[in-house]
Amino acid sequence: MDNSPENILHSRIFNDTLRKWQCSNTEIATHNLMYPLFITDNDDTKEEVSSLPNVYRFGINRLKEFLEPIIQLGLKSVLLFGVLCKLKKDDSATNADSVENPVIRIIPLLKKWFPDLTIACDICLCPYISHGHCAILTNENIIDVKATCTRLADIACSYAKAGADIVAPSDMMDGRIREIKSRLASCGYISRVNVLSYSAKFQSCFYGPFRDAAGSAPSFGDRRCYQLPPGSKGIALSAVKRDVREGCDMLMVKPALAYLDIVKQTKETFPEFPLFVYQVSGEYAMLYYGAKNGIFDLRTALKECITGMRRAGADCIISYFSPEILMWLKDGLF
Ligand SMILES: NCC(=O)CCC(=O)O
Ligand SMILES: [Zn+2]
Ligand SMILES: [Zn+2]
Repeated sequence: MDNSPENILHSRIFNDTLRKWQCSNTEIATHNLMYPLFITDNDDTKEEVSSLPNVYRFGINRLKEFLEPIIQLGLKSVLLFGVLCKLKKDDSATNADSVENPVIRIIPLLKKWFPDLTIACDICLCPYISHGHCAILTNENIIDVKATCTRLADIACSYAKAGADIVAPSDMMDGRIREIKSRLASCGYISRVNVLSYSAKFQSCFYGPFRDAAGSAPSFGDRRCYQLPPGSKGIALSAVKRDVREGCDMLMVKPALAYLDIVKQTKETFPEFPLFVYQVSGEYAMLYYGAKNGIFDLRTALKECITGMRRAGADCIISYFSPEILMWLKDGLF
C-alpha cells in the first residue's frame, strides 16, 4: 500500500462540513426546481394519472387549493401542459390556442392567486392534433416544417398574451426558435417573455407514462425523425448551438438521468445560459416503484439523482417530485 501524503483522501471527508466542501454547487434550493402540471378542460376534475402515482390532471377550479401549500413551501416555478378531454383535436391543433384552451384560461388566474410564481408553458402540437405527432403533416404524412413553425409561433404568442413568463417549445422542429422569437418581437412580448428551448430532446422510452397523462401518443409511427437518437452526441451539440444562434434564452436536456454527459457538454459549451434538465415521467416512475418495492429509500435515491444532475451542470430540474423535495428541504432533509 502506498501511504504517501498525496494519496490520503479520507482526511478530506471525515465530517459533514468537509464532505459539503467537496460537493459545492450541487446544493438544491427552491429556485432549482420547476414543477410540471397537467391542466384539463374538465374544470371541476382532479384525477390521478394512472401511470404516475401522486400526479394529477387538474381542472381550473381545482388547482388553487392543491398548489397553495406547495407555494408556501417555496415553489418558484411551474411548467404547464394542456390536456383535452372535451375539446376536439384536429389537423391544425386549433385548441392549442383557442380561448377555451385550459392553459390559456388558467394563466391569468395563477398570476392573480400567486403573483410571484414564474409560469412556463410547454409549446407543442401533439396534445391538440388528431394524429398526435408534434408537427403538421402533409397528405403524404410528411412533416410540413414551415406550417408547423408558424403554428408554434401562433401558440407561443397566445400564451405570452395570456401572461406566460416562459414559452417552452418541445417539438424539435428545425427553425422554430427563430420563428417564435421573431413573432414575440412583432407582438411586443420580446422583453417580457423567455424562450426555454427543449434543445436536446432525445427519442426516449422514458416518456411513456407522460403520454398517458397528456393523451399525446402518436396514433402511428414514432418521433425518431425529429427527436434525437439516444446514442447521439454531435447532433445534440448542433441542436443546442442552433437554438442559441436562433435566440433562445434558456436551454434544456431531456430526459435527465441517461443523458448527463449531454448536460455536461451543454453547460461547458454555453455556461452563460441557464440549463434545465427534465426528470421525465419514466424516471419518476422508476424511482417511485423502486422505493415502493423496497429497493431503496425514495429520498436517498432521489437526492443522489438530483445531485448528479446538478454536478453535471443543471441549474434547474423539472421534476414531478418537486412537492416532496420542497417538504424535505424545509425540514433540512434534502
Ligand atoms: N414534452 C413532454 C414530453 O415529451 C414528456 C415528458 C415526460 O415524460 O415527463
Ligand atoms: Zn410534442
Ligand atoms: Zn413532448
